[in-house]
Amino acid sequence: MMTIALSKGRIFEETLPLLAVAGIVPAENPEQSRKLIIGTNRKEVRLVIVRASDVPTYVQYGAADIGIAGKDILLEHGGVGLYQPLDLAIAKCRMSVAVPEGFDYAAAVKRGARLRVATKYLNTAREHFAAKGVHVDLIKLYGSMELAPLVGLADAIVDLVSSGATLRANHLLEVEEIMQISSRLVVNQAALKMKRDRLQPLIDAFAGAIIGAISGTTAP
Ligand SMILES: Nc1ncnc2c1ncn2[C@@H]1O[C@H](COP(=O)(O)OP(=O)(O)OP(=O)(O)O)[C@@H](O)[C@H]1O
Ligand SMILES: O=P(O)(O)OC[C@H]1O[C@H](OP(=O)(O)OP(=O)(O)O)[C@H](O)[C@@H]1O
Repeated sequence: MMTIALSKGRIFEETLPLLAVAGIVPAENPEQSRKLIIGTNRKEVRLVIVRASDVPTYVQYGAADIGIAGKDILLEHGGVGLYQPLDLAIAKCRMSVAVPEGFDYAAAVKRGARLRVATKYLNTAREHFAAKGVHVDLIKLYGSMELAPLVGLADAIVDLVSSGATLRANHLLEVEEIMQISSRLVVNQAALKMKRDRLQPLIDAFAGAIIGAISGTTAP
């Protein structure tokens, strides 16, 4: 049996074309099913549906052989026990610092102010501000970071931005890009040794799908 850990939503949707290139078609869509283990057209391949933040943990401990997780999530997890052979170039966005309109972030940094920053991404935020020499108190949140500055919980946030629509809707401005984000294939290091005959063809098919996508010959 080969077990693939995926989160529902954008990762699942954007992984479907890659799975198709590998000849794998899920039996159900997790959006329409409450099932957490989903079979596929190949009896030896199954999907487990977990929170995006939990994908690296399932793969690290071998509960899944392989999974797909955002760079944002992998940096927080630390990558222990994971082999990361491929950047899949899906679920692309960026991680940025944002502040309320009217807050002069550059001036606050220049005068050495201590900033309260709300984020789900403590490790990445800590490293970013340490490298810039900005003093911060980090406040851990699990979602809807955009709310924090609006109600006085924080001066700034570190969050993911794609179209910028969420920031605009909440009168926030992106003031600093920390890094570009995309999702990666993660493989349990022990499973790669024990099940290489089954895992390598899947890794190769995903790699081919990315090259095909870049050259315009294959989905996605
Ligand atoms: N607006 C976006 N556009 C493109 N990619 C995104 C966007 N937001 C998040 N991502 C990427 O997709 C991944 C999965 O996002 P998703 O919203 O499904 O999970 P989440 O809600 O962030 O995580 P969890 O459910 O564990 O709290 C993120 O880890 C990130 O890499
Ligand atoms: O720049 P935009 O295109 O508006 O995208 C940015 C939003 O996308 C993500 O949230 P998501 O839609 O995944 O919601 P959730 O993670 O809070 O469930 C992220 O946390 C931002 O809030």
